Amino acid sequence: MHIISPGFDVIGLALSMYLEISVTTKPTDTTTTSSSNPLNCTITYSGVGSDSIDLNPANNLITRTALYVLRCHSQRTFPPSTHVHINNPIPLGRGLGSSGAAVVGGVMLGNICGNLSLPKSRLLDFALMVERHPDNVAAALYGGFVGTYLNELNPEDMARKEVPLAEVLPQPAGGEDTGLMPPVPPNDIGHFRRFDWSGELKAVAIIPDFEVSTAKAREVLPQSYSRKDMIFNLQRLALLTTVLSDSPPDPDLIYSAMQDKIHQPYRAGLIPGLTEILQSVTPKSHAGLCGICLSGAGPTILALATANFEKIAETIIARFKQEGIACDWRILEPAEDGTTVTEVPDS
Ligand SMILES: Nc1ncnc2c1ncn2[C@@H]1O[C@H](COP(=O)(O)OP(=O)(O)O)[C@@H](O)[C@H]1O
Ligand SMILES: N[C@@H](CCOP(=O)(O)O)C(=O)O
Repeated sequence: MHIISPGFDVIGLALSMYLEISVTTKPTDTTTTSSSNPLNCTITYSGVGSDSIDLNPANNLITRTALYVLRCHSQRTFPPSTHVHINNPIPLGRGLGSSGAAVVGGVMLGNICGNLSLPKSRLLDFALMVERHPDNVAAALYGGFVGTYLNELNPEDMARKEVPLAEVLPQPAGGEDTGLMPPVPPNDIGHFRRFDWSGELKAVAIIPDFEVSTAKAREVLPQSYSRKDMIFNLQRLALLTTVLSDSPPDPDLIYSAMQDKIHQPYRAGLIPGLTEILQSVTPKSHAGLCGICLSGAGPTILALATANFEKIAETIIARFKQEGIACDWRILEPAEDGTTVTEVPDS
């Protein structure tokens, strides 16, 4: 997925990179016993970041989120002999929403393993308890280009705006079950609407080979903003939600509606070359370019364009190279379907 400035924490775009989770409850490993595997779950993983993803189901973000959903429904473990295979092509810590996708995948996994039949609207509540960025999770769950908001929180919930997983799913070291009931999400925490997306616009993602953790990229943001900067963003955001559906797209209008003053300038210190890239790659310098922004919390750059995708990517890659940073790049399209479930009958 990802986010389009100036819609920080508000608008999200699901893009065509798909986290796949396969689950079977058939015995796949005869050496797995309930005593060595108290959560009844084994994980295998393929894709990016396989050296860093924790395959202990008590720690892995996907299975831990699934356990949160299960425990809120009085199911302490996965069904016997659950095997979860994760195939993840979404680079980690690059602002492409790997954690949002993992959390949404986790709530769906809990829904299926527990036979809970929760609707997506309720799964959104659970996902927002773990990752409180509605732009990310609503786009991953529902697909497409979405606008979102969270309910106003009471003072107690406000104090825990970034709800750590440890609080949502209490768990001592070692993963043994405390028997504690985690906090069940209130109903309808988040709200969203889908906007139309111009058929001509594609997203060129330029992905630097270093990570910026979302938590770190939020720590550098100020606690409050000037009225001038807030009005600057709100004025552009109001137009942006509509101009991205125009056919044909208007490059100058999109480019100016994608300017931001509330997150990108502050994150520039974490991403060498960011300010210059955002200022120098324009519809005038690159025909076909319509807009450019940080993807999520970065460091990925997202260029929205109708043509010249390779040329645009080459320019940005060359600028990062001057900073000693190598990049990968992809042409992505909106993913309209959101999270889907396919049942494969026993063979
Ligand atoms: N498929 C996955 N399985 C397990 N954990 C994941 C997965 N994808 C992401 N994560 C966790 O999320 C972290 C990245 O989250 P974050 O810093 O928010 O960056 P991003 O911009 O990629 O969402 C990873 O380091 C990992 O701990
Ligand atoms: N709106 C959030 C989005 C974070 O997304 P991620 O993919 O970087 O985790 C923000 O900009 O902090």
